[in-house]
Amino acid sequence: MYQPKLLENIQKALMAEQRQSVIQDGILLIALGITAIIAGIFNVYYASRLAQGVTSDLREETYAKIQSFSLENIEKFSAGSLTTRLINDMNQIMNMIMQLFMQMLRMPILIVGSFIFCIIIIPRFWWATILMVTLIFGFGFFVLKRMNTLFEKYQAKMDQISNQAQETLQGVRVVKSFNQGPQEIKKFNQTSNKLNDYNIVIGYWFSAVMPAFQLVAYLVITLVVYLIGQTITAHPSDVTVISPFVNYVLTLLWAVMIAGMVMMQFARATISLGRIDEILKAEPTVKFNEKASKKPLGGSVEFDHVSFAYPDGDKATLEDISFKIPAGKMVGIVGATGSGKSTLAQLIARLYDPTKGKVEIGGHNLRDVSEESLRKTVAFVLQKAILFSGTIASNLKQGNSRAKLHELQRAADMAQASEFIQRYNDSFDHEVEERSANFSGGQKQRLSIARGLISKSPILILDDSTSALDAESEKKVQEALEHELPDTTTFIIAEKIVSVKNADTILVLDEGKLVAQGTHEELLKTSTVYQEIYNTQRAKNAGGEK
Ligand SMILES: Nc1ncnc2c1ncn2[C@@H]1O[C@H](COP(=O)(O)OP(=O)(O)OP(=O)(O)O)[C@@H](O)[C@H]1O
Repeated sequence: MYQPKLLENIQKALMAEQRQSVIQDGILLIALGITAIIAGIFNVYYASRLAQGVTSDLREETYAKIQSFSLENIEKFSAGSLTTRLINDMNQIMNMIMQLFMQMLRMPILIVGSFIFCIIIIPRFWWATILMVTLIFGFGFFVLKRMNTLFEKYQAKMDQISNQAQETLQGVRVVKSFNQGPQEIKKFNQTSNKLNDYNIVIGYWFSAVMPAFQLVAYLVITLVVYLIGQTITAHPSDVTVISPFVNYVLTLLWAVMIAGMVMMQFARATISLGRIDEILKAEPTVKFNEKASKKPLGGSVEFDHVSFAYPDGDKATLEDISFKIPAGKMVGIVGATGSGKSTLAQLIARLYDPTKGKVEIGGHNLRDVSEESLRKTVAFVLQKAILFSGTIASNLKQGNSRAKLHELQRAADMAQASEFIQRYNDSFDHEVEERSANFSGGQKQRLSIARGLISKSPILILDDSTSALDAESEKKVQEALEHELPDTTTFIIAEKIVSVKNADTILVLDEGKLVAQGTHEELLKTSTVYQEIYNTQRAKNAGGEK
């Protein structure tokens, strides 16, 4: 800040031939320069450490919050948007914090300081300085407001593009096998072009701002130099003023431009902060009672007049369902596709809460239990087998992190997975690649069944989990469940009646209603819906055998 003023002093001292003053101010000038360099290095170092540290804490806190979300919360935000927020928005916030500590303290000092020095150096033309500052600030605020709206639109498009990319990459097999590549590219390009349009408009504004600021500053400089020229005979010492004045005007201009850019960065980051805040403020729609006991709840399951509608669904998916299952029973759930079988199972695992009625496990209303006790009680093998990158063992141990090798082996035996695991040299240490691409559908199902079994939970839900298994393996899995887990309450959701024929009781769902309950033999006599499903499947099988 003080350097141009020192230059002016040196010029004056040179003209007055004051050698001592020239040397003194010269040394001061060099010392100031060196101090600025050292301070600059420390500034960047600490600003980036601080920005990284704060962002990393915030990212971890946000991620932990997402983990506490129910399925409803996640579906509401969408997985793509949550990913963009964790990566893109966090980067914006990190940049903002860096800029805050690198520029935001310095720029106001430079702006106010240069402004004061411009007036001190040549007080006669104070109005020119004020005119320049007014024009620059006025234009700056106008641009900033416009940019803010553009950045909001840009961020929303960014979410959309990330959702699209995620969906297509996750379903890459479908995309390829249905030759959907060109359509997907077209869809992606449309969004990408829109994003590009916003970027171009933002670019136009950026490219207009700099020259406009410079034009104003140079006009003022020209005006002041012209006016000094007009009055130089009356004020001959003004010659030494021109150079520091130009310097201060340029410093002011530079500081305003940097501050403007930082403000734009702030505008972007404020939107990002808002998007992170939305996550942090969102209330998990399924809340557990963490003060309740952490012990397993027991094996009995009761639905008491349970109805359920998905948050975005217009009608109830389950209607007035009531049943009681004592501990240790094997329960089949059958019904046409879309009849609500998976939804019913999700209510047992409390992935959603019923809209009406209550679900009880071991006599405890699920709304009153702790998450730990529920997770210890219910093991859910999902319809779609999902494995995580790591090893076979690391995936199985998600069911029970303390499981020993012999327990892994036993679960793999029961799930009919041992045969293919033993074929690998590294057995349970065999790598699971990203998206478990190195396993077949049947192998993935067997491993996810094994993962469910390892937890030795009192309740096991198999949601259509044997659909990719051949009839022989499916039978063996069922026999193992029956003989080796006699105390476990097992829910088997199946398309094929043959998969649940031996169950102690079968629940028959039709369009969200529980239309019948009983053993296979009882239902064949009493339930027309069951008879229809059974006869259709038998006819299909007979047709297949011919
Ligand atoms: N996350 C969701 N949001 C909105 N509606 C959903 C959601 N999941 C399922 N549904 C709807 O709820 C109904 C029941 O679905 P559910 O998956 O429970 O049926 P299902 O009997 O298990 O079917 P399938 O045998 O085909 O797996 C369907 O009409 C489905 O469209």
